Amino acid sequence: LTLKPPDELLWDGVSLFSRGEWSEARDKLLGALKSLQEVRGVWLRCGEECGLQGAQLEEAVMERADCLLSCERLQLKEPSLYRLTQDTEKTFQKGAPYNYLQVAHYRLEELDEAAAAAYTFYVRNPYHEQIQGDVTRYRTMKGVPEQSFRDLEEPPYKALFAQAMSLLSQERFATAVLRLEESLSSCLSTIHDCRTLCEGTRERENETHRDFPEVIAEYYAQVLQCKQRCILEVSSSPGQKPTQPDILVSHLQMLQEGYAQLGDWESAAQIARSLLLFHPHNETVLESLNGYEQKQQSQSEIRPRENIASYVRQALSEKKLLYYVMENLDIDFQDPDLWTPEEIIPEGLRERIRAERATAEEAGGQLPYEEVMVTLTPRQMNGTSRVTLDGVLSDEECEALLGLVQEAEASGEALRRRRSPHTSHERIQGLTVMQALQLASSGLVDRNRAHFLYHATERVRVLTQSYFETKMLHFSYSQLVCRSAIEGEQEERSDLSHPVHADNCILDPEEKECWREPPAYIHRDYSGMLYLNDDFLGGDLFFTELDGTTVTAEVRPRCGRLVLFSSGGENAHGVRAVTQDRRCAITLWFTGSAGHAEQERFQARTIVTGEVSKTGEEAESKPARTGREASRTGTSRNEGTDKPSGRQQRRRVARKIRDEL
Ligand SMILES: O=C(O)CCC(=O)C(=O)O
Ligand SMILES: [Fe+3]
Repeated sequence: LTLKPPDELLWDGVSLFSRGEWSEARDKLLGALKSLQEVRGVWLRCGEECGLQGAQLEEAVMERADCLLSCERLQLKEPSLYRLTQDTEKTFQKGAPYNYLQVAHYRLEELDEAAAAAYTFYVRNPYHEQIQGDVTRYRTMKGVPEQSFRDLEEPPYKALFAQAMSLLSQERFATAVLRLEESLSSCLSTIHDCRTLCEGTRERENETHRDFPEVIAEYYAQVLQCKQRCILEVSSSPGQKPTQPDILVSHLQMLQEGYAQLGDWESAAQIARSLLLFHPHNETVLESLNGYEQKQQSQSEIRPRENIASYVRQALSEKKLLYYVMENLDIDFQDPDLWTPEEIIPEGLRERIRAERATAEEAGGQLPYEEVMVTLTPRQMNGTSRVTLDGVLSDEECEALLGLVQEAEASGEALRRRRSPHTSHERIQGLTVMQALQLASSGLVDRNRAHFLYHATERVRVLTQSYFETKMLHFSYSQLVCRSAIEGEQEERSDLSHPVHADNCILDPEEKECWREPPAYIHRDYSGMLYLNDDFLGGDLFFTELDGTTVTAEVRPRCGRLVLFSSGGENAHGVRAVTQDRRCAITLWFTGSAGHAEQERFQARTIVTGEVSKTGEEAESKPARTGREASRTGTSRNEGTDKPSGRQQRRRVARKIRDEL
């Protein structure tokens, strides 16, 4: 290999970048990515050559290490130079080089490459503010076509799978099946590579002070965990919770459907049998299989695909071992699969794991803020795309925003109380982020409070995006709104503070339809209501069916509570009359369409965050450690503490692992 090590190239690139030497920086950064790819190739080839099979004894493990070393030496001369620290590896994994690259390309007026690099970084860092701004800017630039927004590190099966899905929907079954087979084998080979890379010797540094069986036990536990996680790596979009934890199962389901449509009963039966390896009791599959077997000609018994069967066998034996380790050592194992049969989980752990799975399923997308919790799930709210979160604002933050309302009101201009357009019994007043910022710049309201209003709305955008696992969302409109009861005009009130409506279509209760046409704001995709207080009477938010009267859910506002929902007719809603005091909330609407992004938001952004960062400095800001990352390094649940019999226990477990491998 003639290339320099990836980390060296990366740091050279970064330092050239900081001096504004764009074209040299670009070349080094591209070199770093290329170098990494080639080094990975070497690791893979050597991993294959020095397979772990038969490594049941300490000697064999040593032998393998020797084999790896001499194999790598042959191709890299000094393999240790090419080894990456965990930090550097993470830097590459998070796509950091692409953030520098996109700026360099941009400066060199290579817009297509710039947008692609920016998008690649964005996909891995969807909560990174600077890149969101940059991607949005590229999107609104003339001369950057949609195709420029591609993920440069996307594994090949993703595109194949997408093509196959679209072919299926066009009922072009023969081509769809071909594409699916390609996609499946490409997917399996990505998994295979990922697993091979898990076996490298790289994780073993700094472990030499431990005695040998311990090292082996923990080393294997780590390797196995790493291998188990490969399914997640191929199933998920980087930077996001996997939306499809069973990519293999999805492939098989589609294939079964495709073969059945083609009347290829034998293949359909074979796929059905393969599916049953994951879900042995699935009634639908069992029924279909029955049908296929009756129709097909050949007399021989139909067996599942060997490559799938061997994947499942392997996965199961690894899981068994990992659960055993989890029970006996303080090593946590987070099983990525939902199909794992309970039988292989040690009884002592079942209850806990069942509970964990249930919460994981209910909680929806991963939320990027630790304080925020789902308090009403979509199911509890009797809907699909609606959810209630608490803890989005602290009490002090609500106070600050209510204080802002007070100040703005006192300043005269902006926050005049008008009669509500919805009811004659209430007044309504509204303040946009931009208005708040302008008042702050004239010294009429507290600057920090005005800036905080911006950040609070940004928080909601991020939450909406991650809860619904959507692509990037843009602000369509947002405003802090207070509704107050007019004193002395509340007797015998029977109307609502806000009549039942939907946010992106015109509700037609008679027809039980919602017409998505102007003057409705048809481009709005998600709505968010972030509440600031609860010291008022009435004012609950409620959801109804399309008839506008059957109430399906009701939510009491309070500080820091956020109700998120998709903006269509599936979420018709209204607000009960506010009969005493004042109810304040930030109302927000988001759109997935960059073209409908609110221009005012860009201005506000510039005021609050300064110009869009052009230096990529934030590229390395560390994201919060997620559960998944924590488990990635195999961190033990209580590091440092050893059970009294810890050492012996470890030895025993080590022996067991060795014997079973
Ligand atoms: O304030 C609320 O709870 C809901 C307001 C609303 O639905 C709207 O403004 O469209
Ligand atoms: Fe609404």
